[in-house]
This record gives sequence, structure tokens and C-alpha cells, in this order.
Amino acid sequence: MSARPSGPADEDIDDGFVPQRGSRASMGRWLTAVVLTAVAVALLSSAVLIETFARAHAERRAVQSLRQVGMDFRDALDRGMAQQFKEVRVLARLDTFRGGNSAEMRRALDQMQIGFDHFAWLGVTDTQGTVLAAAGGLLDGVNVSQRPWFQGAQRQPYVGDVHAAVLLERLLPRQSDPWRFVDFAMPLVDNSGQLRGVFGAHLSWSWARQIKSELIDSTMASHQADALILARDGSVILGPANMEGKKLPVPKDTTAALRHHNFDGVDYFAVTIPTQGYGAYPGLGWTVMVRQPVSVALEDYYRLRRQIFYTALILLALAVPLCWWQARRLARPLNQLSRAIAKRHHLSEDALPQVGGYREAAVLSHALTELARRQAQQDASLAQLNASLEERVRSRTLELEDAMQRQEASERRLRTITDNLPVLISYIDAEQRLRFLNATFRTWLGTEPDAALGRTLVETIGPVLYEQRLPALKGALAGVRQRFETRSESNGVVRDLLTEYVPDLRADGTVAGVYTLSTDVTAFKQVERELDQLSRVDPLTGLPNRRQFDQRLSEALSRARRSGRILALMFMDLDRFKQINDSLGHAAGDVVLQTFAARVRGAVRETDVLCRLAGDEFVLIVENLNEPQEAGNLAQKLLDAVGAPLTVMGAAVRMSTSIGVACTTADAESDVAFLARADDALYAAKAAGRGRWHLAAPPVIASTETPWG
Ligand SMILES: Nc1nc2c(ncn2[C@@H]2O[C@H](COP(=O)(O)OP(=O)(O)OP(=O)(O)O)[C@@H](O)[C@H]2O)c(=O)[nH]1
Repeated sequence: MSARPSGPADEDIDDGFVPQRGSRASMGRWLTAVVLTAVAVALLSSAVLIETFARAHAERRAVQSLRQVGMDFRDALDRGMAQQFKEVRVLARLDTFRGGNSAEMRRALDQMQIGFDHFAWLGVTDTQGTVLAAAGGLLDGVNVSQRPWFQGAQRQPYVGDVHAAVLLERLLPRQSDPWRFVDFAMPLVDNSGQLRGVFGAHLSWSWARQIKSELIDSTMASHQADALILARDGSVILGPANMEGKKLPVPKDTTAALRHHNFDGVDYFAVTIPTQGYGAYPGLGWTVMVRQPVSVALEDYYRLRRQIFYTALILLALAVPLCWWQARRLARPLNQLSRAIAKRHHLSEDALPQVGGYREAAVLSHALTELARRQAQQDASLAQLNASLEERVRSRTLELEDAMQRQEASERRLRTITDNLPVLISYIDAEQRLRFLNATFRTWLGTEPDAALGRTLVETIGPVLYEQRLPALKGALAGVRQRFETRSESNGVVRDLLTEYVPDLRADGTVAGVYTLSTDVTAFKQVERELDQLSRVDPLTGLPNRRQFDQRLSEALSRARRSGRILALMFMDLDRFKQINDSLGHAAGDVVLQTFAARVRGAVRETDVLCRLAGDEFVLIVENLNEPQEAGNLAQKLLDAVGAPLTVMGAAVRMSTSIGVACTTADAESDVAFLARADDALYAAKAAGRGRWHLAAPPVIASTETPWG
């Protein structure tokens, strides 16, 4: 029992490849339907073709037959009329009718009527239209001058169209049809060509009916064909009683084969043939119409059509089982295959049956078997691949989850570290927008870091602080690490900050942004300032030491150069201080030094600067003197102040000092030279016996300017 593989291919076959039985028509039904449709179409096409041909044939035959009858009738009519016309002309030439008396003419006319029984009336008139003689005495003495035939025959033979009897209706014996005539009339002229009267003959129209009866009715009655004669205006002058006198449309083109016309609800085929006249008879423009009911003319065709229909129906009925049987036979191998496939859940399960039948089915069966075998192989490898893929996905997912957890932990650690450092850490991208801020931002600026994220640096810290940092920021964005100190106030607190801008370099060397680390060094700075202060003060006396003295002297010299006032420098050294140390001890010596400093400070102005250079050496800077003598006066004042009695540790101490005084206003002398001159003056005072002051000689000036004193 093989495990059923799963996967996309499986779904395709289960849900889409094999439809449920009955959801679609089988191939056998399709084949049956197609073949039956083809048979039906073929039968229908054949039937339509045969039917079309048969109808055309039937119509053609009807035309030929009707046309032949019509032409015969037309010829008989023309020739008959020509014969009557000729007879009247011959009769009119008899001498009896030219100058004979009425009785002779009457006799002749009576005999003629016996021989020419179609003529209902024969008569002769004088030139005024009065009937001189007539067969049977009809209309004798009656004036017919208004009759068309009399007027028409004044100069030439006359033939008048069919008309109803006018004068003779009451004189002639009654018959079933009303009397109608065709008038013939000939002028009677004597030898001199003078008109002597008119010979008239009224041909009974029953003559034409007789011709028709002989020619048409006998032969066409069985075909229900009928013949009509239409006058020039289309009125029926010969035809069925109910049609005579009525008008029918006369076609101009009378050669056209077949026409339809409907009369009293019956549809007719009709052929029209115009009369032509014959010999001397010119014709009266009649048209012969021969017609036959369509149902009669097409009777054979209708019979054939019924036969075709029933034959096609029988053939179709026979074709149904035949097609069904043949279609089933053709579809059987494919049905076997499809049933075998439909039973299976998967194409690759079980072997497919080898079906027989025709070659294509065998090929298909073989191909499907081969396909199933390959499908099984592919399914197996797919299942294997799927399993290994799932395993890889599972392990990869675990790795990713682990990596994400580690990443989150790392970020948490980093966030905890950065948030708890007394350092403001941020990340600024290349567009100078803040992308990271640690919690110090909240502490220092009183603003939540999240509120500042995405904003630009200038929006966050304001234009003043931004301008301070802009050069360094530009440098860092150019890829150079920056370090600078600033002193700024934020949130009401002034801080000294040591800031580092570290460029965030991409692999290609471009700068993605800048990491900033600002350390609060306010405390360090304070200590530094205090140390600096300490390094500049003498701890024993509290006076500025040598280091501060150098700066103060330099500043004083600068001021003296600007003001032009005299600057005095007094270099003091206690006299025989070593003896005090040696005799009273170093501590007593310290007290003496402190006392000296206090006495000097008490004797000079607040603005004068007293410094202790070293040991028992002190220097006093005195500014804004008007003349060097003032310096001498002050030196003397200092000697007096220092020399006051002093007791240290119970012992009376005699304290005195020597003072070297140097004055200067010139800008040519350096501070070192200035101090050296004072030192030289001190040496002179010491050499002169101590306890005195000595004014140093003026500096040697290279220029022509005259210094003081
Ligand atoms: N007590 C005390 N003594 C100091 C201090 N600094 C230097 N001395 C001493 O001061 C003495 C200075 O002596 P000098 O100036 O060379 O000599 P002097 O005895 O004063 O003699 P003259 O200057 O020539 O009058 C030395 O003995 C030093 O040891 C100090 O801070 N305290």
C-alpha cells in the first residue's frame, strides 16, 4: 500500500483533471450528437437543393407549357381576325354594294350571313350614315353616323375593338352572354374614287370564345389552365364570366417568363403574350394571358417535396441508432481509459489498462501509462523535495526566530545601556533628520525622543544651537570624525558638552548619517577651572603666583602701551630672611612671609597687584602713574609699612625688605626685560645696604623717542 503523495500536482488531478461523472457529456454522446448533426445538415442541404431544383424545374415546365398554349391561342386569334378582316374587305368590293338598290344589297347580305355566321350584323350605309340595307333587315333606315365604325371607315378600312351591343341588343335573339362585337367597316368608293357609302360588319365576339374553347379548354381543362384576352387598357375582354370587363395589369415586358397573379384568393402562374396582327389586319393591341393555379402547376413538385421530407425523416431515424452504435464503438477505448483514470485518486497510482480498438486509442493508452509512470517518479521526488524544503523552512524559521530574539535582546541591551548613560546619543541621517535618540534627550531637553524622531536637527534644537554645531555636522557628513566642546543652556540648565560626531560610512564610502555622542563634562570643567585657579595662586600667602604674575604683567604692559601711562614694577626681597628661618624655624618664617604680604597689600591700592614669585621674592605691579617719582614714593611707603615691629612666636622679629623699582611706558621693552631691570634695581638696593629702594635706569631704546626720566 503506497502512501498517497500530496502536493500541487495532486490537487490538480483530484479537483480539476477528473470531473465528476455526469458533470460533462461523454465523448460517445458528443460523437453521436456531432455525427447526427452532420447527417441532419447533409440531409437538409440535399433536401433544400433538390427542392430548389425541383421547384425551378416545375416552374420552368409550367412556363413552357403555358407559353406554348398562349402562343397558339395568340396565333389563332391573329389569324382568325385577319381572316375576318380579309373576308369583309372582299365582300365590300362586290359591285352590288356600289350603286345597287337596297333589295339587291339585302339579298346579298342575307346570303353572306348564312355563309359567315360569325357576323351578327352585315349592312351598308349611305354617305350620311343611314343604313341602306342590312342582313335580316336589322337597323334598316337607322342612322349610324355616330357609330365609331362608320366614322372610322370614311377613308380607310376600320377595325374596332370589342364593345357591347348598342343598337342591336334589342333586335338580336337573346343569349346567355350579352352581345359583343368586333366592328369591321370598309369605305365604298366608286370608280372615280368617290365615297358612296360604308360597308359594316359586326363580328360576334362569341367567335373568339369558340376559338378559345376549341384551342384551350379542350386541352387545358385537365390542367385547370385558362386563357384570357386583355384589351389594350388591361380590361378582360375574354375570360371567365366573373372577370370580363375587369382590369388586370398588363406587363410591358411580355417576354418575361412567369408571373403571379391572384384572383379571388387563388394564386396563379400566368404567361402573357401580346397579339401582333396578321397580314393587312393591324391588330388591336390585345394581350393573351394563359394562367394556371400555382397549386396545380406545382402539384408534382409538392408531391416530390413530401417524398423528400419523409425520406429524410426516415434516413434520420435510421441514422440515430447507427450513429449511436458507431460512436459508442469509437469512444469505448477512451471510455475505458477515462473510467480507469476517474477511479484513481492520483494519476500515478495503479497501472492503466491497455485498451484495444483503433491505433490512436492504443497510442493514447501507451502514452498515458508512460505519463503515469513519469508522474509517479516526479511525485516521489517532489514529495522528497517537499519534505526537505519543509525541514529547511522549519530550521530556517527557528534560526530566524532565534536571530530575531537575539536581535531584540541586543537592541534592548543597547537601548538600556544608551538610555542609562549620561550621554546624549543620537543618529542623524544624511538629510539631517533625527532617526534615533536615547532617553538622555528627554532628561536634558524635556522632550520625548519619539516626538523628535523624523524631525530635522534645526527644528529640534533651534537655530542658535544648530549654528554652533553646523560646521562639525558638515564635516561629519563629509566623512570626517568631529570632536568639539560647547557650552549651552537647555531646559534651564547650563551644560558643558563634549560632543563627538562619528560618520556612518557605507561600504562604498558614502556617508549614510552621523552618530552623535554628547557627554556632559560640566563637572570636569568646574574642577579644571578650580585647578587652574589653584595653579595660579600661592597657597601660603594667597597671592597670585609666578604663573599668574606673567599673565598679569603682560596684560598691564598692554594696557600701559594703549594708555601711555607709566607702569611701575617693584621687585621686593626680604632682607636676611634665611636667618629668621634658621633662628626661629620654618613655620615662623612662613608667618613672616604671610605678614609681609599682608602689610604690603595693606599699603597699596586695591588695583595694584602683589604677586609672590618664589621664596621671599615678591613683585608689585603698579599702573597708571604720572611720573617715576610716584613709584619711589610708594616704595618708600612700603619700606615703612614692612618695617613696623613684629613678634613671631614670642620673639621680636625685625622685618625689612629691599625694593628694585623699574618704570616703563614704552612698547619697545618686553616683560622679561622689564622684570630684569627691576631685578637689577633690587640687586643694587641689596648691594647698597638693604632696607632701601633703588630706581632702575630707564630702558635702552633704539629709537629717537625720549623715555621718561
Ligand atoms: N620659612 C620659609 N622659608 C623660606 C621659604 N621659601 C624660602 N625660604 C627660605 O628663605 C631663605 C632665603 O634666603 P635668601 O634670600 O637667599 O637670603 P637672605 O637670608 O634673605 O639674605 P639676603 O636676601 O641677602 O638679605 C632661604 O633660607 C630659604 O630656605 C618659605 O616658604 N618659608
